[in-house]
Amino acid sequence: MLRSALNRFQNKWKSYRHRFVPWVVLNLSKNEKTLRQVTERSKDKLVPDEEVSQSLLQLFRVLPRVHGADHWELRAAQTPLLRQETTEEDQRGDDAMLQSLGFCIARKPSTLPFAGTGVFVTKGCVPKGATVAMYPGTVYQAYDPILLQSIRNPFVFRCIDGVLIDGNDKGISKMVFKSCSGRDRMGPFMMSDTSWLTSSPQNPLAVGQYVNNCSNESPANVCYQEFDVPDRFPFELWQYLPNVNYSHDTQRPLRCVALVSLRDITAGEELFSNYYTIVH
Ligand SMILES: C[S@@+](CC[C@H](N)C(=O)[O-])C[C@H]1O[C@@H](n2cnc3c(N)ncnc32)[C@H](O)[C@@H]1O
Repeated sequence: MLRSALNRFQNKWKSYRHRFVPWVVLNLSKNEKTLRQVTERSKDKLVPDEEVSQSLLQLFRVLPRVHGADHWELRAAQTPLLRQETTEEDQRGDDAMLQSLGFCIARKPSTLPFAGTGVFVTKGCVPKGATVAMYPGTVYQAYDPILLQSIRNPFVFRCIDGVLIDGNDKGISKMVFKSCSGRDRMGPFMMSDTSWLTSSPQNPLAVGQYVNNCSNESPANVCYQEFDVPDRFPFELWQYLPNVNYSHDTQRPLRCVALVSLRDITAGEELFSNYYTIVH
C-alpha cells in the first residue's frame, strides 16, 4: 500500500513543471484552479503564436526610436534633474502601450505581504487572451552552463521544454546579458534590448519577471506562454526584444516568453501568475 501511494505521489510530482525552483519546496499550496495544463509539445497554447507576434509588432511599431540601448542606460543613470526627461520618455512608452494595446503596466510594491515588487495594470483594460508582459533575460538551452548565475537567483524561469531564462537584472546575470547582447549586434543594429535592466525599459512589456505567484485569495490572472520568434519577424524590430541567447551558435529560434491574460483585467489590479504548470 505504501508503495502504491509512493508511486502515485511520484507520478503526480513528475507531471509538475515548476517555473521557479525555490517555490517547489517552499510553496506547495498551489492554486489548483489556475494551474496551467499542457501537453509536452505545448500544443494547447492559450492563444496562437501569431496573436502574440501581432501584439508585439503593434507595440514595437509605435515605440519611440532611440539610438542604441546605451543611450537608454545613460538616461536611466542620470541625475534627478535630467531624469525629468527620462520621465517624459517613460510617458511616451506608456502612451505607445496605451495607444497600441489599450492598457499600461508598471512595477510597484506588491499587494501581498513580503512579496517585494509586483506588476500592475495602471491604465486602461486588458482583455482576456492579450499579451500583457514579456519575461526578459538570457536564454539558456538545456545543455548550456548556468550554475554560477543560478545560485540564490529567484529569477530563473523554466520553460516547458527545459530551456531556462535568467531574468535577474542585477549582478552576474546582468553582466552576462549585456555581454551576449553586445556580441550579437549586427553593425549599428541591436538584436536585443538591454534597457529592461534599468528602471525605464524601452519596451514597457519587459517587466514580466516581477510578476508574483498567485495565492488562494488572489488567483492567477495571467499565464506564461513560450513564444519562438519567427524568422519573418522584422529585422529592425528585434532591437525591442528583451531576450538573447547565451550561446552564440544556438541553432534554434530565439525563445521569448509572453504573459497572457486569463481574464479581463482592469486598471489597479496586480498581475499574478501560477509558478506551476502540469505537463501531461
Ligand atoms: C520571480 S521573483 C518575483 C519578483 C519579486 N517579487 C521581487 O520583488 O523581486 C520570485 C520571488 O518573488 C517572491 N514572491 C513571489 N510570489 C510571492 C507570493 N505570493 N508571496 C510571497 N512572495 C512571493 C518570492 O521571493 C520569489 O522567490
